[in-house]
Amino acid sequence: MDQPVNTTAPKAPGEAERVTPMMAQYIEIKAANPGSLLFYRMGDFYELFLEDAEIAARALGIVLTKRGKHQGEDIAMCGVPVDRAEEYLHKLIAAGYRVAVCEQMEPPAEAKKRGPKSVVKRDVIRLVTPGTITEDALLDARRENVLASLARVKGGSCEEGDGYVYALAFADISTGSFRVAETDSGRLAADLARIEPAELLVADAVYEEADLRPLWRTLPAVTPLPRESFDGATAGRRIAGFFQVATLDSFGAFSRAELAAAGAIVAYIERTQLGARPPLGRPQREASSDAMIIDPATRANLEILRTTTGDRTGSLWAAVDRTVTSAGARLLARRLAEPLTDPRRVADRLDAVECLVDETALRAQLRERLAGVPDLARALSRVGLGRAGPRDLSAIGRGLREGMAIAALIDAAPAPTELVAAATALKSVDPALAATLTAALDDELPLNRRDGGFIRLAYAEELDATRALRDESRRVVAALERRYVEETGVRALKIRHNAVLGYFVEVSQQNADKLREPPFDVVFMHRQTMAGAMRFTSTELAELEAKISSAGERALALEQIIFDELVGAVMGQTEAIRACAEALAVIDVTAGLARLAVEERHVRPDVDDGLDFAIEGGRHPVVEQALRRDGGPFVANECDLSPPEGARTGRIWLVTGPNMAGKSTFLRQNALIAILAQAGAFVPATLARIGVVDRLFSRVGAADDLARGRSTFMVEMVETAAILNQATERSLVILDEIGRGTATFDGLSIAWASLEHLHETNRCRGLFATHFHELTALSQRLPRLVNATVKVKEWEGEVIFLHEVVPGAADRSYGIQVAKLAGLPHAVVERARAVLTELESADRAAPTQRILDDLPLFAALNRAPPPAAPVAKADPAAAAVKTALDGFQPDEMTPREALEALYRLKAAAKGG
Ligand SMILES: Nc1ncnc2c1ncn2[C@@H]1O[C@H](COP(=O)(O)OP(=O)(O)OP(=O)(O)O)[C@@H](O)[C@H]1O
Repeated sequence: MDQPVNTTAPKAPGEAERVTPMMAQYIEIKAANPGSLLFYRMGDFYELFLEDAEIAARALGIVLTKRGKHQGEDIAMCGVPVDRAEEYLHKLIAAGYRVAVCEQMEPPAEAKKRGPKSVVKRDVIRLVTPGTITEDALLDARRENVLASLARVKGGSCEEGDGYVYALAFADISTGSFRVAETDSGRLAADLARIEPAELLVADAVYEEADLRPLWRTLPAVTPLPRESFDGATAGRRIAGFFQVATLDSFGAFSRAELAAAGAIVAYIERTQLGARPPLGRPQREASSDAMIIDPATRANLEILRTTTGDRTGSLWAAVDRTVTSAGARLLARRLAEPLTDPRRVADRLDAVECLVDETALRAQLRERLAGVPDLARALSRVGLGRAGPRDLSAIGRGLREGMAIAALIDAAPAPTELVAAATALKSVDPALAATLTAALDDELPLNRRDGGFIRLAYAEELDATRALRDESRRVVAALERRYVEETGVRALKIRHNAVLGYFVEVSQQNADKLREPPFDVVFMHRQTMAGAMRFTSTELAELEAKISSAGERALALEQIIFDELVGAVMGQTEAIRACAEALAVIDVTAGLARLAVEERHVRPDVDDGLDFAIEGGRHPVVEQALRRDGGPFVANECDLSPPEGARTGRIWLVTGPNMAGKSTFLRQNALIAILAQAGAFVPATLARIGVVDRLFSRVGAADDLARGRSTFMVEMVETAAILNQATERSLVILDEIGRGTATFDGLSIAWASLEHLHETNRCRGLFATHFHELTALSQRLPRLVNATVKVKEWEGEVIFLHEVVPGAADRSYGIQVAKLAGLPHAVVERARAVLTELESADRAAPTQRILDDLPLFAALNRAPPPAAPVAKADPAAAAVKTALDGFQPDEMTPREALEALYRLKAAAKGG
């Protein structure tokens, strides 16, 4: 590394090669923090140098300048003012960078004492990474900010898949939540999509794994760490150390992988926070079956937390969010992201919502109180990390006070378990803490503790006296002046102040002698003689001066001491305060969902262990609200996928209907109703009975995944394969137009075979929308397949969408009418009509030019015979098939007759 230059050396290097001591310090600190941009504190700025400066200037759109030379090259530099640093940090973190914040560890005067060339001591006090931010300015109030880690260990209890056991640990440092769960290679993507980490930690080797690389690209930030960070053997000790306990026994049993994952999080927090310990809760273990499994594609398709374009507006979350606190909004998002699978827990949540639906006055009172509740969890986290300001302490005080008032409201009502538990948590904090915080902290508060002036008058006597001295310095000096005038009889005596002498007594030359004679010569000491005036000081004045000048500093210091005491008092009740914050969020979510239910006429769903799925008067929560804004009514629809009489497993509805009729809306609304119900919310329907859904699958629409090098059709098939391989009897499968992305026959065949597989093998509940009307014939053979169609009316060549789902099958797609509605040029629409008429009549009149679209079944058979055993020459079944075939007149047949003929063929082939 470059050394500071020795300026006394006989042959000093030229300017070009000089490395200033400051630069040497910079380079050393930078080298110790690889992978981060270095914010190097210089006075009122954080400066960035060299490559960092170029990166930051580009990312932040700030000016890049030069500052001297390093090894002959200009040193690129840019800077951000300290008081606006958060704003810039936010941009850099959002752009995926990490930042090491390097502070001056001593005042410059201190450095000067060591010699004129000494550099101020500096050190990195914090690494800011996407998963470890805690400042409000850097965080989205309504979103959790999750730091996750993925551990992988060989073997273990779950030997399926690739022979590894995976575990995820995930913590939100800004609120203190900390959870761990085992997972496996098959559901890893679904779990990550549920957790939505802002940053994921993985071991180097796992990071390099070719199979997993595509998964990393779906995450905002992935940080590879050396293997030691995931060392299972030392993890237990590390976690115990973090939580300052001797053993983890009281934390419950964790698997090796879970320990490794949790250990890695703890190690990373310690590394990035450099010793500061955020008030994390103890890791809570989750069973993998606790939540409905929803894979990333399904989440995206159903637009649960955000739309496909990434916006919150238009998502299910936005449509059902009536919370009034950011903690409530975060909890609601979490609940929607992981609907429960235990009907009892669902019922507990629903009981609470129902109570607040009925108790209108209580709901209103709670919501009014909650609106004034600050973000307790995030304030608490900053307190724990030593980053709190007076406003954070005050927020905690206010939150606790409101919490007690809210608990009293609940106690006075006939509340169900979940609300009673929340009220109990609210009362678990010592009320003296809230009282102390209120008594200590002023109403108007500065942002930083260093600014002072936040402790209320009459809270601390010594502080009051000190402040009085500081503020009343003039009055005190004036009083002394009056006394000196009286005592000496010199009416022109003045006490003045200047920067050189500080405070002094000034009299005219004529009066000066009086002060130099007894008895005053022992009181006044001569300081300075001026033309016409003489200046003195006195012990009293010097003491007063010392007091006055230090009073400001002392008041500030006293405030810092009180601040630290208050922090200590808060930290003493971390667990209770966090419980209180969680309880407030639960009450907010519950009251919000109750309000939603009332506003939007949602009903309580009946969620049980069965396999029913019966919805009456079902609506799409997002489309319904959007239509209302446009003044249109939403047509409610029923859906019954419950097992039919005598069957053990549920039904599949095959939904046909013209384009734009509302098929996708219908499919999605039923999936969303399942999510809402199991999240513990009322649902947009008049009646809903749902046997818990273990996994929800949805394949809706098609989009390229160019990042992964997959075409539209490939994406469709990968997603369909996942569904056919994983759906169980308990699952709900929503398939919208599969097979659309390829040639008609291939598409139809795939849709056909998939539908059969879902019905026969997966035996799941499902909704299958298609434009392949041929599939409707399958309902004759598949007992649990029900045909449904979305009604339209034709009127003077136009199509009117009724959006009503009724039993039966559609006969045509009205594609051209929809194309016309979409504004296709008139000439194209007319031409299309002509071509369609031509094709339809050609189909009837000229069999050899058969238009394959309408007879895909036969075509599929002709092209690709089923992989049955080759027909032996002497096979009687083959002869029967041939005879039957000879009797067919394909050109005379309707699709329905053709299908029936096909069944006859199959029967003949079987020898039936
Ligand atoms: N139940 C309903 N009540 C009122 N309007 C509805 C309803 N369902 C759908 N719509 C309206 O119809 C539009 C089209 O619906 P949707 O996309 O579900 O049709 P689709 O049948 O899936 O069409 P395509 O086959 O072209 O994909 C929606 O944007 C919505 O505005």
